[in-house]
Amino acid sequence: MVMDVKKNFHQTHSKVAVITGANAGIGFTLAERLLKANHKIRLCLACRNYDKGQAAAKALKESSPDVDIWVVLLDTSSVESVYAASKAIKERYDHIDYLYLNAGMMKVTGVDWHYFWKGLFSSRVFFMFTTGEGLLKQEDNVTNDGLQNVFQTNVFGHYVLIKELEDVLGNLSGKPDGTSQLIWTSSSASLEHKFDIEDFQHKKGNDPYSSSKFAMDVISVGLNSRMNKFNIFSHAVCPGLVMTNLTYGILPQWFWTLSLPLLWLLRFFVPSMTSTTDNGSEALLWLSQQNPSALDPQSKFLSEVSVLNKPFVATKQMNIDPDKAERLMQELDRLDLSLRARYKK
Ligand SMILES: NC(=O)C1=CN([C@@H]2O[C@H](COP(=O)(O)OP(=O)(O)OC[C@H]3O[C@@H](n4cnc5c(N)ncnc54)[C@H](OP(=O)(O)O)[C@@H]3O)[C@@H](O)[C@H]2O)C=CC1
Ligand SMILES: CC(C)CCC[C@@H](C)[C@H]1CC[C@H]2C3=C(CC[C@]12C)[C@@]1(C)CCC(=O)[C@@H](C)[C@@H]1CC3
Repeated sequence: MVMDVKKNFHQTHSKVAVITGANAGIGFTLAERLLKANHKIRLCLACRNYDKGQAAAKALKESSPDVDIWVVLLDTSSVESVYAASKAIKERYDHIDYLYLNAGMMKVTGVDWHYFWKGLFSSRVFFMFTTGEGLLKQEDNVTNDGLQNVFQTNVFGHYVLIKELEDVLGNLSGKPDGTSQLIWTSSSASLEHKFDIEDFQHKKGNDPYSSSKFAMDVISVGLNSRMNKFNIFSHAVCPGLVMTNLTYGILPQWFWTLSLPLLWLLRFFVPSMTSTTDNGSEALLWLSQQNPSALDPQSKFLSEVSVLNKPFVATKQMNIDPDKAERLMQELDRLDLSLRARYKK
């Protein structure tokens, strides 16, 4: 009897997920949940601090000792680090199924409490709790590459990473039916009016975080136009307001803990009050279980939560002009080329 041993790529291949900023917060919980959903998945934790990455890998292995977890050093605020990490990733994997572009930061120097109290009793109260607009005083600095830190960390480092990993993505990996998903941890703080294509690094503005998150959404749409033909699909997610080191950098942990009952009450009106990393990672996990070619490239996926703390995924149309997206990507391509020339890459 002749057995048909010819199986397609999807039947034989263990899925590979690369997660940036995987040592803490939403990225770490996502790693835990991906493993729980598929114990055969191969995980790459791309972290800027090797010890923190190893500690995360150790914690993940405690519940699943036989899993394939690997830590790679990646600092998205340095292009040289992105080049080195991409090289190491390509040496280890010949195809990536899920590339989670999750690492992110914001530097908050204060909260505008006057604006908060005024907003609390106005019609913009729900918008204020969803986006945080106008409440946070932020600062930014310039990286060693000469770019705005928030822009480079949240957006450009990830853009360069995608370009560097192109030949292990989709059918560009040489697997005719290989598919890849690029999944951005964006935010409901992504606000179009905070973004200016003439100042895409946000050198002049006072809300680098919102600008960076909107740039992410624009790029995600642009990547779909450029890359869907190679079975590479990009989607953006809003995790909601989640208690992590990012929020503890805004107000101390004890304050958030005391505010939890209020945040839970707010869920009656604002389902983005996800609070926990489990709830916040819902849409990120959900996307990994979808057929990406069936998803609308203009949809944003929101982790939301019911009053009874049950997470669910909602969608929102972004209506981003693909020409505008292409224009931004061309700007980033130029910046990328100039840095490659500087580092002789
Ligand atoms: N928390 C929230 O309410 C929301 C968060 N988000 C987004 O979710 C994502 C994850 O954040 P969250 O889990 O909340 O916060 P955390 O601070 O817990 O996690 C952020 C992760 O990103 C890493 N990181 C920061 N800068 C860099 C860098 N230059 N290179 C590589 N890694 C870096 C951090 O590493 P290290 O531990 O070394 O600092 C950490 O692993 C971010 O993109 C954030 O903007 C979006 C909406 C709401
Ligand atoms: C709950 C307390 C009694 C009052 C807290 C007031 C503000 C500090 C928060 C209200 C809405 C929050 C918010 C964010 C930060 C903290 C607040 C401004 C984010 C901007 C954090 C990062 C994100 O990506 C957004 C989705 C958050 C939106 C809401």
